[in-house]
Amino acid sequence: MKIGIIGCGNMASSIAHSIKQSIGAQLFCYDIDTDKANRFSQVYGAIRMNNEIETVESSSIIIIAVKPKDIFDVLEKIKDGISEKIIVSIVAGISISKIKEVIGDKKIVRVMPNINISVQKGVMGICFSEEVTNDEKEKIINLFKSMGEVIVTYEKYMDAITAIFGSGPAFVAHFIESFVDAAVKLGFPRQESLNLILTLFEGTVVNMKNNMLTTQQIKDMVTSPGGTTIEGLVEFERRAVKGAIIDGILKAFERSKNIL
Ligand SMILES: NC(=O)C1=CN([C@@H]2O[C@H](COP(=O)(O)OP(=O)(O)OC[C@H]3O[C@@H](n4cnc5c(N)ncnc54)[C@H](OP(=O)(O)O)[C@@H]3O)[C@@H](O)[C@H]2O)C=CC1
Ligand SMILES: O=C(O)[C@@H]1CCC=N1
Repeated sequence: MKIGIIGCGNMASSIAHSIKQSIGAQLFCYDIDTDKANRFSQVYGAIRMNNEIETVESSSIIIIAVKPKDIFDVLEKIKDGISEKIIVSIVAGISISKIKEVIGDKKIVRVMPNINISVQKGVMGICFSEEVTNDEKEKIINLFKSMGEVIVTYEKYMDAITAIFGSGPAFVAHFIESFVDAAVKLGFPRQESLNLILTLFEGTVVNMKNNMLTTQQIKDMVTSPGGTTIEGLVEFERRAVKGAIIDGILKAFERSKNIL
């Protein structure tokens, strides 16, 4: 499989890392910043191309991993070389119909991954334009399945997937940071606290998954009547922490709907 990547930033690196670990496809890459493209090429064994169109010509699947403001520029440059190739956009908030406005009725896949694909623990939404055949869909789904869990979905759900799973790692990191700050406030060193708190999060997740526990069951098991945990939970409720988190995710959802 020959995969071209246009834009060699954070997400492209996560994707390339995952592909290298799992299916080992031949990668071709291009970034407007030559130093970045060179580094990417060295780290992931990708062949560096001189421009967007060369990248398209060398590949059968082309992943566009530039910021939303840059995608239309890229599409303009590649539109004449696409033919039957598959264009995969991971760009937040840009619909298949917007992409078609520039390149026409081509084979287009929209994927919303998250950075956890670099450790094969991503959760990603995928939807297809009607030009993509069933065999091609299967190929793309298998490619992304090597990076984590795939939700094959309708495009109308992509903004929600962006807000929950695309942005999710940053939100989770924010919660972890709150625990670390609390530990530092209570006199523990930051780095040691971070490592232990990561085990706290991981342990809770593994416990819930392995024992099929709901959030309520975990809370019931931990919260002794009149004990310490209820004091913390009551304070979280008083400060509407859950409402603030939900509102934060809804803000991300609104932004995904109106990114440009
Ligand atoms: N980061 C994340 O967790 C996620 C991001 N996404 C989406 O992925 C896309 C990429 O995000 P991310 O990797 O974080 O962004 P980055 O800014 O890290 O990477 C984008 C790269 O593309 C380069 N670029 C800009 N224009 C062109 C061009 N015409 N041709 C080639 N390269 C170009 C940029 O260069 P320069 O910086 O010089 O402009 C930059 O190096 C975004 O659209 C985002 O919505 C989706 C899911 C999760
Ligand atoms: O913040 C962003 O816009 C991108 C999309 C999802 C995660 N990062």
